[in-house]
Amino acid sequence: MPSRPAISYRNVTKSFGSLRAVDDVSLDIAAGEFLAVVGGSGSGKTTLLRLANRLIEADGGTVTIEGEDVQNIDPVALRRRIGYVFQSGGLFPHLSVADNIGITPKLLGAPAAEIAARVDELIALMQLDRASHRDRLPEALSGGQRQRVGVARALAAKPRIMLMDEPFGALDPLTRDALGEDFRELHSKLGLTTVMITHDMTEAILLADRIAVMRGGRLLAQGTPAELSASNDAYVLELLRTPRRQVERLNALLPLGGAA
Ligand SMILES: Nc1ncnc2c1ncn2[C@@H]1O[C@H](COP(=O)(O)OP(=O)(O)OP(=O)(O)O)[C@@H](O)[C@H]1O
Repeated sequence: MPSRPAISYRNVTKSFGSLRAVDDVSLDIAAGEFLAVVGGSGSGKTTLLRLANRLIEADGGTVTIEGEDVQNIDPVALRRRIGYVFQSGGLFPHLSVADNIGITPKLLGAPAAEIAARVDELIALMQLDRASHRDRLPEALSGGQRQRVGVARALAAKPRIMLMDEPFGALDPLTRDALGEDFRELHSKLGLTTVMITHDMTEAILLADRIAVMRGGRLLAQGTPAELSASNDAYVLELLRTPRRQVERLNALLPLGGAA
């Protein structure tokens, strides 16, 4: 028997007024899987993600986490089980790096020495520099460093599931590549289940096991990149063609044997 999904959406719907932000979506995310959710602005990606940790409540359908209906889990307890990384990092500006990372264990009542040890462990895991970063405020960090702190904070309560809303979207391409690869490694090492929203199909193909494509609140397609390329949906095919088209344009513009 296949193991139960880490996250399961069954005919899930969410409207804001007359707008159906998520429209009858059914989707399973297997334990240990890395799923990328792609789609245009306003297609319902963030709403879909936040239905899983009850930052948004569904109007219809069921969302389950490790077999449990989220409606039966206290929202605060649920959010401890699920790490959440915001696009902007979402760090508390008045707290140091260490205090940002340690906030959840602190709220859970962990002893100070245990929190300090966990913070140091996460600083090392996210390849931040303990001596120079630990006591800094977020404003004194680069965008990439802030996102590393955001990931560390989301991991502090040792969640098995990570939800990431365009975590690397605002970064320069080199930092973005490095952070994406580092996180993919961490995902495997820690045995996480990850759902990551991205606008970038290249990032989705390079990092994820499977890709879900949203449009107008509907789940248009889901599958591995190879499975998606067999789709008969014109929008899905267009999204998949974009990375290759970019490579072809780059190949035409950059001389062979050059920096590429
Ligand atoms: N709290 C809200 N109140 C009213 N409308 C909302 C609310 N949250 C989202 N929406 C609308 O629901 C639709 C889906 O929004 P959502 O943020 O899920 O899309 P998205 O695919 O994540 O977009 P983006 O890529 O721009 O972040 C949009 O039309 C948005 O304006």
